[in-house]
Amino acid sequence: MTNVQSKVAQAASQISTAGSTVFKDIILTYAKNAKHIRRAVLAYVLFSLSRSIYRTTHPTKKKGEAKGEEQNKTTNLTSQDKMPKVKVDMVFFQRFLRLLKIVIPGVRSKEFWLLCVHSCFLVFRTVLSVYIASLDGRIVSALVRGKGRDFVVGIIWWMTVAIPATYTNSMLTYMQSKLAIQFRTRLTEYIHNHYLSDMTFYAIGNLDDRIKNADQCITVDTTKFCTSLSELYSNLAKPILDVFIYNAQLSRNVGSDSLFGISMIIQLSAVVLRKFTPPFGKMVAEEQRLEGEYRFTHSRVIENSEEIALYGGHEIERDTLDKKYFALIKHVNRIFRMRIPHSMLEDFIIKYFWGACGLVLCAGPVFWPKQLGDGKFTGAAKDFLDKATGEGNDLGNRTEGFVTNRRLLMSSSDAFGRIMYSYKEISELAGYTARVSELLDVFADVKKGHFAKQLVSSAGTEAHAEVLKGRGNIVHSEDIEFKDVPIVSPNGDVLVSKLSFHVKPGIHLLILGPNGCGKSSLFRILGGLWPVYGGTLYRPDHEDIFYIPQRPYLSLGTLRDQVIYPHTIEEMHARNVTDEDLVKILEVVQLGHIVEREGGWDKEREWTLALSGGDKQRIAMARLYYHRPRYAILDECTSAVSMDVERIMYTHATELGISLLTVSHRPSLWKYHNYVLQYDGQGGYIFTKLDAERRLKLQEEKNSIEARLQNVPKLEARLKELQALRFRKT
Ligand SMILES: Nc1ncnc2c1ncn2[C@@H]1O[C@H](COP(=O)(O)OP(=O)(O)OP(=O)(O)O)[C@@H](O)[C@H]1O
Repeated sequence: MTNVQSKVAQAASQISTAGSTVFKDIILTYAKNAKHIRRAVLAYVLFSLSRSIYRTTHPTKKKGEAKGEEQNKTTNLTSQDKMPKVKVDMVFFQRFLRLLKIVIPGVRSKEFWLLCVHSCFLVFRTVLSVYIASLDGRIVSALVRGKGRDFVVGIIWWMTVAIPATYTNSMLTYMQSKLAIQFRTRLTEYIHNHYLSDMTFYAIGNLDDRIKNADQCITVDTTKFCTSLSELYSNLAKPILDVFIYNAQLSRNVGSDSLFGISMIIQLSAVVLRKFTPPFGKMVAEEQRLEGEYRFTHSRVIENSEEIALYGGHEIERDTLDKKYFALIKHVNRIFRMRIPHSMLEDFIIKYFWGACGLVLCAGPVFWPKQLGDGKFTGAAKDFLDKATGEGNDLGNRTEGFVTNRRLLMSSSDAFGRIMYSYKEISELAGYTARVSELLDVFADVKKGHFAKQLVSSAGTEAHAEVLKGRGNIVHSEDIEFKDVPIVSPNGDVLVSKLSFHVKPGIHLLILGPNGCGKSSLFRILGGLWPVYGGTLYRPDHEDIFYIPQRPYLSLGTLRDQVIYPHTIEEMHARNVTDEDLVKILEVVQLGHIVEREGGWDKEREWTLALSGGDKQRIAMARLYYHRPRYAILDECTSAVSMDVERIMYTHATELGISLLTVSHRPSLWKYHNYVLQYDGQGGYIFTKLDAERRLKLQEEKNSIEARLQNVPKLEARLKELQALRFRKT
């Protein structure tokens, strides 16, 4: 066995990790045969490189860390405040693969072909680089030799090569951006499909605590993930390819011993870098979370600008914004500060230390040909040695050899450098991967009805815990019926343990009770927003129930869109409804003039700001008349209109045959209903027929007695005064 053979065999025998045995076998097999020694060295270099990158990005656990992780698993993941585990480990690879399948759905997909074209450009650029290295050598050699013709030919070639080289570089940048946008489109489509189905968008914000700013995740984190992924591909694929090609070239030029030396140096540097690498992945995920919170605070100010302005709350809002902003900036500054020493170390090792090593490597055969045993060099290595030492050649040859190999060495060390730098990008990608994957996990969970939310204290009682464990049935029916259905808030608060009532066409139900007793919650359960924890809920299709809240929702779009929401104009035409019909509907709610006032049906505006509170409620009622559902849920939806308009709104709705389920504290509405569901606020309720007239009379009598009773203490006090006066001496 030669010296090099035994060195490689010795190094390979030290490979002991379970997953590396395949590598070990390959290297040992090659090392046994002197003919394949170069392959053995290359295999070892590759193995060392991949192991270095893996170790750098996957630091070994410190004492006690593993125990801490185990404990984390047992605690409930209830909030994003607890940072998700972000490391480049198996979890990352699993998550990454899942996202990769979404952004590259198959070999027939556009993304796959873009990736192939991109890879072709990468290979082409590396081939060009090798060619340019040798051309460089030839030009300098011609210059040193004083051969003008060779020099001119060299320059012409140089300029010719520049055309495909610059085109390749531009195309690489273009392909990278194109890939990023293509990945983003795929991922966004996937997320939108899941987010806007099965009311996931509602459940994420209201029933589950894990994702605080879904908008930030969907808009910013997905973009960053896709950009980072496409950049990483370019930044990793090219240097890996370069390492293959340059090393093959170098091993021929400088011999296997020297290459073995390089691998040792890389190993050592990787160990040092690993020791001083901060957890960038975790930091990036935290930065995104803080960014999301800051953005969300700004959206709140915009959303509630009127209320804040009227309260004069700008100072306190500014304080909140400042707090969120400085929390973010403090974190970002910390990352910047940590990057200074780390980048210094990285630059020192990768650019300067490796550069110096490369030059020493180049100089080896020149200064110590005998010690390095030039006898064993053959073929290209011998050529290089001859050129380098000048044996049998002139200065021109020596210069050509040096320039070519120096360029190759520089490119090779640059490629190694970029691979080493990319671990930082990988750990940043891990941060984005964690954020996007968590969003998808929560989507999947809430679709299955699994929610993670901080529960209120009352959920601790045994009876309540029992209620929370159960799940009820939902049965399709023409009528609405609750049979022993508990009313439970997302916090786990059981507001009513078993609610039963029945509404069919012709019944108009009034729902009464103190604040917070669960009146609106009933509709959330009926609408499928909150889970049914027990009993049986009979309900018709979604289209048969129409909901009008106190603050009606106005969409982005035309005036027409506001009246027909959530229908489109095509659906409106399919129903044979014209703009004239819509005007008639608006006239019922005394809003016919609005079409002209706002500039026609097709006018687009920010309707939330353009319309008054009463206008909005009237538009919402017009919407109800357009849709003509079987049932309408009216949740304090006439609080901003006059009694006259309210009367018209209610009578028209009943004339259209719509059954009304109303929540209102206004006694003026009682007369439009024939049943009442009254909560007592203590978990009890009654469901009975409503004789509105009698109830109103009783209410009036009660009010007058209460008014008279208010005077009783005053009268009693006066009586006492009078009695005292009677016994006083005059
Ligand atoms: N999205 C939510 N997440 C957690 N708890 C909620 C949510 N929505 C409502 N709750 C809680 O559920 C309870 C019942 O709320 P609900 O809106 O049904 O009250 P209400 O009877 O309609 O009151 P009001 O007359 O004031 O409108 C309240 O304690 C409220 O805090």
